[in-house]
Amino acid sequence: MAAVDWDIHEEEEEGNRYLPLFEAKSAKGRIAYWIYAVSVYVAIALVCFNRLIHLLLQIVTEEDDDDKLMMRRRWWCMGGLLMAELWYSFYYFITQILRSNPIYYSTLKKNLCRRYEEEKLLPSVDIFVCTANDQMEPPLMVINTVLSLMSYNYPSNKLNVYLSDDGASVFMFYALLEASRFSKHWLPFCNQFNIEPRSPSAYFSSISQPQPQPQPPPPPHQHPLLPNRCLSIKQLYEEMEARIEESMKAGKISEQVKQQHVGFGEWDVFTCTRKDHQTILQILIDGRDDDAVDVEGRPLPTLVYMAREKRPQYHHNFKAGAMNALIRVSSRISNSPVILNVDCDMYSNNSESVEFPGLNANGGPMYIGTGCFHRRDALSGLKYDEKANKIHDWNDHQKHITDNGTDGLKESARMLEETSKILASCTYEQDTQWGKEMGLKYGCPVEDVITGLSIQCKGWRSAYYNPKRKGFLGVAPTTLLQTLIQHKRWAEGDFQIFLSKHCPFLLGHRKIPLKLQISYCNYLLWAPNSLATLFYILVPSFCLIKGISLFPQLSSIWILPYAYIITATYAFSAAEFLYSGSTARGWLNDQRIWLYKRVTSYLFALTETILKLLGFAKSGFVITTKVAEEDVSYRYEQEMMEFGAASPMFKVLGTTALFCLFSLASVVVRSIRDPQRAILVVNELGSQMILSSLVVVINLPLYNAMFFRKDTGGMPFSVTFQSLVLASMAYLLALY
Ligand SMILES: O=c1ccn([C@@H]2O[C@H](COP(=O)(O)OP(=O)(O)O[C@H]3O[C@H](CO)[C@@H](O)[C@H](O)[C@H]3O)[C@@H](O)[C@H]2O)c(=O)[nH]1
Ligand SMILES: [Mn+2]
Repeated sequence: MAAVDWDIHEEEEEGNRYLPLFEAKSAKGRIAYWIYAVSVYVAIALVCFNRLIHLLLQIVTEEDDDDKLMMRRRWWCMGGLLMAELWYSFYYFITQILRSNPIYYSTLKKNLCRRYEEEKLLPSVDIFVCTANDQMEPPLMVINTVLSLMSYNYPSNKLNVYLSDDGASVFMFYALLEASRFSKHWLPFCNQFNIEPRSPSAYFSSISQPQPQPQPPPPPHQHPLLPNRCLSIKQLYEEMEARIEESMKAGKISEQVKQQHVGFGEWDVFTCTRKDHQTILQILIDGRDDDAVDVEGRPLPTLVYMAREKRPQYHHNFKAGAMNALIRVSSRISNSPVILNVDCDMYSNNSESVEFPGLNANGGPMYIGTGCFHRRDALSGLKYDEKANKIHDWNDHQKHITDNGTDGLKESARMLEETSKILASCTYEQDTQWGKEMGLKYGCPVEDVITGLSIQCKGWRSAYYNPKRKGFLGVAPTTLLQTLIQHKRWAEGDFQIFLSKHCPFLLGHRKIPLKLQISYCNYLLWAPNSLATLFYILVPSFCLIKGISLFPQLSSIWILPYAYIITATYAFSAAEFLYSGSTARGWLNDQRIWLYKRVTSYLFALTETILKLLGFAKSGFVITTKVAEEDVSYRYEQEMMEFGAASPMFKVLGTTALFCLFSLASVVVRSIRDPQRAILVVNELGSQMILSSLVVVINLPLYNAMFFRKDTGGMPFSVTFQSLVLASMAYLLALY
């Protein structure tokens, strides 16, 4: 989330209509935080100052010939370290701007009820779920997300859920069809018993958690019918689950099932493959239809399946392309003024959070692609216009839809499908502003961030709302490699934005506050961070082998700022981590991943961005797997790192880790051999040895994975071997 620092006020007019819908509060303990931040800054300044003095002094002192080469090397290494230190102090400054004044929002639901006394005045919401691959994103997970969204505690006839399937998978379609039927039971169940969360699988696993006591009495507020109804609905769910899994296992949809819906016919077309197919658009539940009701006769939300047209000769622009097709198709079908966008793994965990569409809120958090509410106008690329946005009737938007039918007759769902399909075709966007000025932007691996920035530059504001009961829960990568690849995509996209004309300082100049422009850079500059970190790790190790000292002696007072920075920042981050409910081991792993990301993801992102700029590489989007093998999940639960893949990223990690180990070992061995000089060496090179030891400690699981682990999560032999060869070569090179 980016910093939010604008004034918050909302007019009170026309009695209840403009009562505020939310409150904003600044975080507590600001002063203590600032004391900490400034003290670290002073220490960083001292470090840089000390280094600068050293560099200058060395220029004026003459050395004899023997030492000359050594001293020259030392000077250059020190100069590099100074650059890295300056970079980090700059980056630290950006981070402090970002963290300068966190604001927490809370919603005032009572006012919402008063403002919209009549339900029919509430805005309707279009919910977009994106999926792209039925193997990495299992249909069952996707429909759980869909069901959780359909069962929001909001008038059902005001909800429209769209699933975009870039994988054009018949199994996904089948699962959604099953979900549409199951929702007739699930929605009334959620309503009657007011359960949370409303993703069936998350709910069932939450109630089947082993109870601490043998037979706990039911909570007093629990409905007496709940246990029975729960059993029967769980059975329904499990039957559905079995049917879906069976069909996936069989690899085809049975004839009997195919007869249940005309939509299956779309997959019978000869050329229908994942990358080459016509638009498939099926309205599975038509909210306008009086017969679309649940088992208790209440209306159901509209539910639509869409696989936009794909042809090999047209670039599909990944998720941004899918979102833009959804924006257009939904404008024809429901045209709600508010849009909620979630990834297919992000189920709604809080059925009330839909009541806060972040409408008039302010500030600057970024659009992060999932769990974000938008005004349709903002997402479509319109500028914010105060007059036009004093909304008095949210339902104005939809008037043209109801007027669509000829002679006031409602268009049938089939007709609507046919007329909307064209909006999702490959050619629709040709010679239009879609992907540029309209909708989500194309050509960037983080379409969300770049789109969000341009929305803010058009005068819209955003707010971050983090209720006690989390609004959405999703699947984070469970293996190290997936995390690294995901971060590479993000770092690459972010840095690409920084280097483009969408750089916040250019695009945002005079449009968004300077503070917000700077805050964006905290993310956009991830990639170049890699250079400073790599330098700081490799060069001191290299000099350790050579016996060149780069830091103040251990007995010098100048060592104190270094010691302070390390202890203060580590203590702060550990405290922050533990406070947010994680374990110490989790924190340690996080420090490791911090380093690994910088040495691999960011480095790869940096190189790829440069290659792309030079025209040697193209944008891609590697989807994150949302499923894990059983043993992988088990190791994840145990907080064990997962290596088990022959990735170039691991070779880089392995090589740097081994190189640091070799260099540390070499000084230790040298000191043991020559005990008389040992004290001298330790005083001279002590801080460097501490730095190397830190790196070695951080890398312990890596050595373990390379040489000791026997399970499939260990490092593949080929990676270990190549890293050994490379690190030894580097070591020998440093020696001579
Ligand atoms: O061609 C594609 C590729 C991806 N997706 C969907 O995009 C979403 C995000 O993909 P995922 O692999 O889960 O990536 P993450 O890194 O977890 O996603 C984050 O980062 C992305 C930008 O890099 C944003 O698009 C996402 O919304 C944001 O949650 C998923 O629902 C995918 O199904 C598509 O619809 N079409
Ligand atoms: Mn994801």
